[in-house]
Amino acid sequence: PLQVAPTDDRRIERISPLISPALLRHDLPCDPRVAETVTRGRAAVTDILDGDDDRLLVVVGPCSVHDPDAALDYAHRLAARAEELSGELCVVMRTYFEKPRTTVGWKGLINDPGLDGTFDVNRGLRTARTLLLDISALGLPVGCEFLDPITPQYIADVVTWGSIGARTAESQVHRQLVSGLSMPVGIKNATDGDIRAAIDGMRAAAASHVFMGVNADGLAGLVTTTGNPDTHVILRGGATPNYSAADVAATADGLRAAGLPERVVVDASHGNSGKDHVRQAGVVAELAERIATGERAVTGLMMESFLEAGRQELGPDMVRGRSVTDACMSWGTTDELLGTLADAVRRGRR
Ligand SMILES: C[C@@H](OP(=O)(O)O)C(=O)O
Ligand SMILES: [Mn+2]
Repeated sequence: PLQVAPTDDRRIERISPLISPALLRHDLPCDPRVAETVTRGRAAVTDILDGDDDRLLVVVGPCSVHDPDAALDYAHRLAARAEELSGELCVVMRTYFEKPRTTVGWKGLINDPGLDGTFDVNRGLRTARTLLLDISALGLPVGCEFLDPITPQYIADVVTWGSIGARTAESQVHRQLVSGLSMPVGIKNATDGDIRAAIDGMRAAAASHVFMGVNADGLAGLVTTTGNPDTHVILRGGATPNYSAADVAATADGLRAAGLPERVVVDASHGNSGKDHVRQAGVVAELAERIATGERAVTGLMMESFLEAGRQELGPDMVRGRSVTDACMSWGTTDELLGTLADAVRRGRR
């Protein structure tokens, strides 16, 4: 005879208590100083994307945050440099807490803050929000990739610029999410280099959507969004790089054909440099030269950068300030390239 057992939760081991967004935000509020940084940063990014501000958007920082102290150390250096170059560059620090893995691996500081498979997400959320508040309090805007659809409820009020990664650019869940986010959002092209995913993503995200989510108390809720027009493409390469002047022009053509603003941010890392931090510096230098000689479609750059160059595996004897995911340029190299980019903006203005 057929054994009829319960049909639900056949592969759920357990569901554990999780802090609610309201409680975390009550414990770690967004104070006026932080709110001012976020508001000013979001307006600046939107003005740059709309062509009302001729500065260059530069989203720069580690591929992932695994050590909040080292990330804050980096933020102090970047905040000072960003202030010096604020006439030419609008700098946003990459503070990525959620890592999309091609298969399996460490998924970021929110999912596993102990870097040890203990998955203390309550601690991860608290650590991530604390770091976002501390960096923003320096006057330095922050940017995150959004991956898990309920993460924004915990941190988005402190985020100036968001991104949707190459692996989720085609996901309806993520396009719906963007349509309700309060900040400008960049959408990466697909991992094979297809820019259609990003352009269609912008169009989907610009529309109003109704979908199931969770409210501030963590209860299921029906979310209705207004649509987010503050989006842009991020060219991050694919099987081959896609940052050439021809690629940028083709992307601008695709945007224009879709009735979208022709604004492109180039990610100098990932598929555009083969995740090689030395090649990444070369990509940035080439883009700076093109910006200096009048290429207008490139309104921003993304660079993966940390204190120490390269990458390392997670483990007991890690070097402080070195990425545990994609290879990053060192702070020294980044500091120089920020100066090069500011010079390029000045030259492009003449
Ligand atoms: C996740 C990665 O981006 P992509 O989605 O382009 O691989 C990154 O920005 O670190
Ligand atoms: Mn990366």
